[in-house]
Amino acid sequence: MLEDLLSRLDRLKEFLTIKPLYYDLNTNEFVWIDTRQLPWNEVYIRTKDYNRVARAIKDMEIRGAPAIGVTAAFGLTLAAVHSKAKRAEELMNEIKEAYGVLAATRPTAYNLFWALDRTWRAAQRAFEVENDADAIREAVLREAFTIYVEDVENNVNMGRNGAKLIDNGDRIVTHCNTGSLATAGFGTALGVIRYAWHEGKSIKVYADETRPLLQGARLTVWELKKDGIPVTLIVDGASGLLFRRGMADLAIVGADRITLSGHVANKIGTYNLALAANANGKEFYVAAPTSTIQPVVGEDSIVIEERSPDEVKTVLGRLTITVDDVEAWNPAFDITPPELVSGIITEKGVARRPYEKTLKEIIGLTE
Ligand SMILES: CSC[C@H]1O[C@H](OP(=O)(O)O)[C@H](O)[C@@H]1O
Repeated sequence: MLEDLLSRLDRLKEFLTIKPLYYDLNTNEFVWIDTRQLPWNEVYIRTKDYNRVARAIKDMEIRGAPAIGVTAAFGLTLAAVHSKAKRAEELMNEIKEAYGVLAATRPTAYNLFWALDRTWRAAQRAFEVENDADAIREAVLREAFTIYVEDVENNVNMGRNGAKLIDNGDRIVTHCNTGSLATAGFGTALGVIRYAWHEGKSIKVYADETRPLLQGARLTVWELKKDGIPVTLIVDGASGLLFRRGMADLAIVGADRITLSGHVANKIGTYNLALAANANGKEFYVAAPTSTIQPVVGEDSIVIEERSPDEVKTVLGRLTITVDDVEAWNPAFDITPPELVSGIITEKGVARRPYEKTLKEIIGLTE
């Protein structure tokens, strides 16, 4: 049933140096690396319970927009495959319940809703055509596995498209983690950097530590060191000086949601990095699969997740760094306006301003 997808995945294995998550077809379990324990411990967790998958997204064991989407699709798969329902309608009700649980995990990454909708539609098609519970189970598994394989394929194509924008000797600033650990494998912005490196371009990376959860210090540095790519860790506030002193040539970041007008939601601190790059005449690129693009204009549809103030008041919950009774505000994302975005790198090509025209062309939305 999945032989074609397994063969496509096998052709990608050179790019899957880090396998952050996967579906175990022998045990019908979903398996993932707990990114909260990196870089100290590489711990894989496996489950048959979609509620456990939802908790992994909410608690950021699994994080990164494309990874969240793929994970949610496999969450629906677990609900379908392990359901005891015999009647198709009963099974559809159980899948719908799982959809609601997974959709409520985190509000910003568009990939989550895109993947849930796509997988739900596959279940609906099987329900309407075959009205058979096992056919629905097979359809859901196949759709989730397709989303998984496509994500890796898209990342490699995005890497190829974006690497054309990188010159030999470039010094690249990046924010948060956009590598294998944020996707089904290879990465988005880090995939572009990986691809340029493997093409033989001599580059170096400045990785923003990315307060408060330090995805840059913990995950991006760990990934780049594993690949042997030169990386220097900086605090988030250092990128302005880096650009002003001429020590960096461009910035490449990921995205959690992009609208057709080119408004980009990404990890908090991204807007500041965009301002620093633009203020010093340097390019600021965003790399994301088209599954991150929400087909609406403007920024009103973008919900910025606000997480616990404790994440700001501590270092990873271990060391309190401020006065106990101080208020803290912890938006997990910010929004970069299109006028600061030099280009949006996708698996289908690089979109330039005016984004409402070029992004519609890239996602196949005709006027
Ligand atoms: C490949 S996009 C990853 C994207 O997701 C991150 O957010 P989080 O770690 O909270 O899931 C960050 O915004 C990255 O750019």
